[in-house]
Amino acid sequence: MGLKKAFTSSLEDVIEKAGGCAVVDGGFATQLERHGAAINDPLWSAVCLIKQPDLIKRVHLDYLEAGADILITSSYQATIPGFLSRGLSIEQGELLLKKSVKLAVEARNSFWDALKVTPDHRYNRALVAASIGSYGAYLADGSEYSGCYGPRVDVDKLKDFHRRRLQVLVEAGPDLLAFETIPNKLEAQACVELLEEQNVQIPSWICFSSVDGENAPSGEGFKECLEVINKSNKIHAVGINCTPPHLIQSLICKFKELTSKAIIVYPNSGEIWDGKAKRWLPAKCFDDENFECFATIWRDSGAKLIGGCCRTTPSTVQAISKVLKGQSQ
Ligand SMILES: C[S+](C)CC[C@H](N)C(=O)O
Ligand SMILES: N[C@@H](CCS)C(=O)O
Ligand SMILES: [Zn+2]
Repeated sequence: MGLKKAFTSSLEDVIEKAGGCAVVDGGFATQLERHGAAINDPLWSAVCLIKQPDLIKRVHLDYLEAGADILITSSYQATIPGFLSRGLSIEQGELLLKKSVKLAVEARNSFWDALKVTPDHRYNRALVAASIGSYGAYLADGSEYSGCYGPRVDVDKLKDFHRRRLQVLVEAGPDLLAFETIPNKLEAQACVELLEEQNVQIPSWICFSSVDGENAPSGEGFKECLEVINKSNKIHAVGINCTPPHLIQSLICKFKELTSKAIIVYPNSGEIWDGKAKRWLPAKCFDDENFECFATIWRDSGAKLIGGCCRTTPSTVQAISKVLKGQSQ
């Protein structure tokens, strides 16, 4: 095992310290945009790794102040092929991936250190989860919400896509790995196989998107999607992200039947991403009050990790934290 870091803490510890249900942060890209970042770009929020790293740290601090127990890094759409197509070298791309973890760790550490002068604070020391967006996120065509990767994409292609980024992110030393917005069974299988192949020791979660509240976006049932995940001891939590809030409760109930792993949910605001126009289409939008009410229901239905995804903000996370921890921070 070697020397244990003074702060080594598992996902399970954080859930326990948070009182049984930990708070994940909220829409990362959304908060970047609220600070003025322009992310209409094939790299989406990851463009700020190149242009505005200080803003990334600011967003992480916003979510820590709001009460997040877990920060998700800025690497959702950061990939080596994506950086190469911007004219950067492999080495520069790898440095940017490492920087995504470093920025979140620095934000977490400085926030935690600053709390030393107020010993009666109610914050937990947050964990940093390195975001690994789906292949569909990299394609930047909205296919993380359709699961349609075409007939030429097989499990080996997906593993090849994910391999180097995974290795670099693991080397950067996050507390967790967050596979996000996975739209089909094939990609879940690729992620699980890679974690085994690389013998990754950092605990992971895998989150699917869903558009109908029943199945993965590909149309595959979650029963078959979860089969491969359930067999892996590298995956510590499984759930749903970037999906409208009104679909979440029944998905939690479904997942409860299908897995004994911790269930994680971090829905979006209910708006729908138009992958072609690259904008959010107004739909039934859920505000912080809805989230406060939903979060209690989701916790009571069995979720152990709750947060927000796209178009949610620090005030959403503050509302979730307040209701789950019975306090105002
Ligand atoms: C989570 S979606 C809104 C991220 C952006 C998408 N992959 C795109 O580039 O169109
Ligand atoms: N972690 C990403 C998820 C996009 S679906 C973000 O919050 O920007
Ligand atoms: Zn999202």
